[in-house]
Amino acid sequence: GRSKRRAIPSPSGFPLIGNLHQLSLTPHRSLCKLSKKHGPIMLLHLGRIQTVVVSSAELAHEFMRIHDQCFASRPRMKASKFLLYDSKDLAFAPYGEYWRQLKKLSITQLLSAKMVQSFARLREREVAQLVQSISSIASDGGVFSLSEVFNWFTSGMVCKAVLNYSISDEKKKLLAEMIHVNTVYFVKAFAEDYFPSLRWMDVLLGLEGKLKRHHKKWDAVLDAMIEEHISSSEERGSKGISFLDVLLDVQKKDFSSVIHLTKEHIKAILLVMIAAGTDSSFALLDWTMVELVRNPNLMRKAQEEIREIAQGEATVREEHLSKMHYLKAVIKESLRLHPPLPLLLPRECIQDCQINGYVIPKKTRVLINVWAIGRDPESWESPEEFKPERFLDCPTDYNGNNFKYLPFGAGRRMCPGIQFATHTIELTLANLLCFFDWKLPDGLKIEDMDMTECGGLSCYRKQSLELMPRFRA
Ligand code: HEM
Repeated sequence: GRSKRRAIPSPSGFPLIGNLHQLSLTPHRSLCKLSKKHGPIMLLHLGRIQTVVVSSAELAHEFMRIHDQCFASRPRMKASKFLLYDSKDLAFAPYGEYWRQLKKLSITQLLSAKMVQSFARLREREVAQLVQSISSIASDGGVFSLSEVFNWFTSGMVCKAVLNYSISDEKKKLLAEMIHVNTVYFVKAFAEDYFPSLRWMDVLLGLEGKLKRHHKKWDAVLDAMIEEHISSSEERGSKGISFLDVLLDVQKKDFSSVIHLTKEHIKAILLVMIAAGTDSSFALLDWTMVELVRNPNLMRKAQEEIREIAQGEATVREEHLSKMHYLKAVIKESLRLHPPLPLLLPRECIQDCQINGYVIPKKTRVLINVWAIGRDPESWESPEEFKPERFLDCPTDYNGNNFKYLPFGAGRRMCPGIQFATHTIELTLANLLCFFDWKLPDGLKIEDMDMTECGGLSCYRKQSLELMPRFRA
């Protein structure tokens, strides 16, 4: 039948810059507030870019299930042009054959359940090392920044899986730092992104120069990584083929393979795999420990479960995890309140599309506010409270089928790293909670913990988490 067309509600903005000024450093919060007033679908005029913001489970279902194919592309942004070799990576590549083949390759060679299973011993070794280094801090009675440790630990873990050997601690720290800078560039408003004729402003303000210098730094690190990999391949022999080996192999066989990879492709793919694997996992580990420190009863409950299951063991191993239902509920609750990518990654509409009578024109940018959806009182009881119990005996999962809970997104562009991430995070937290008791430094109280978030594509807590571990034999 003929459905009536409606105009999408839109907060009134200033002319020219439109609604750009209404975004803050924590856009998920300002957009959530705007949606309370204008409704679960809003149209913002960000310069020349029409952006639709979705803030309800029902509409997320329309965009990412019913009409998923229409919204399976990504916008071309200045940051992806400069940092990702013009979007040659998996996360920012436009929807199409290259993206499809690269995704298939990444899943079969790195991220599938089977591959993730094959990294079990590697994960256990990395986590055991982490426990050991925290033990030596604990025996000195010291305070340390767990956030800092989480940051390089996660970059080390993903590099180990991608390269099949460990990188030095300095390199882990350097990568973690550079990844953090990336996420800021991806939300920083470059004038050119919004007004193509205003590139001179980026140049004048020095933003473009900074972006270029950051790219040069990455480029050198990636070149060195590939160089080192090739030169050490002989001594590594054929045992333990890594994801990077597979990429280099595809590069060599360009005629027979379905995708054609140049060195730039490989660098873009590496960069994003390492960054995606580091950044959100770090944020999730950090937020989860923060919530547990703020809720000592829940921390104790999680520790009791873990310690009972791993009783008498020198480390918690992968096979123990399936029984740790409370720990899993804690992680799920942490993902609900603090989704590491609160607006997912931006989507772009591939062709004109009609949803609930609203016409969404081709090229419209779409942001799904999963942060707001996870705190929607329509879907969640006392949504602001950290209550892992809500996930016990409850089928709600993060597999992209429950649209009130989407920390990994849904549909074609959903995160392909879920297995990788959840195995790493569960094993790490299980070990840290099993072997240590965690206290705030003397004189600090829970009320002193500052929950302010800091901006970027991904959302961290601004304050670093400083704790005093006590080894528990
Ligand atoms: C707690 C950890 C993680 C969270 C919360 C997370 C979340 C997300 C989200 C929300 C997206 C965007 C989905 C969308 O647009 O609908 C995404 C994309 C992606 N993630 Fe993750 N992720 C995590 C860990 C990982 C890990 C460990 C890897 C790889 C080692 C990874 C690789 C990717 C890639 C490659 C994409 C782009 C997919 C595409 O555009 O086709 N992620 N992730």
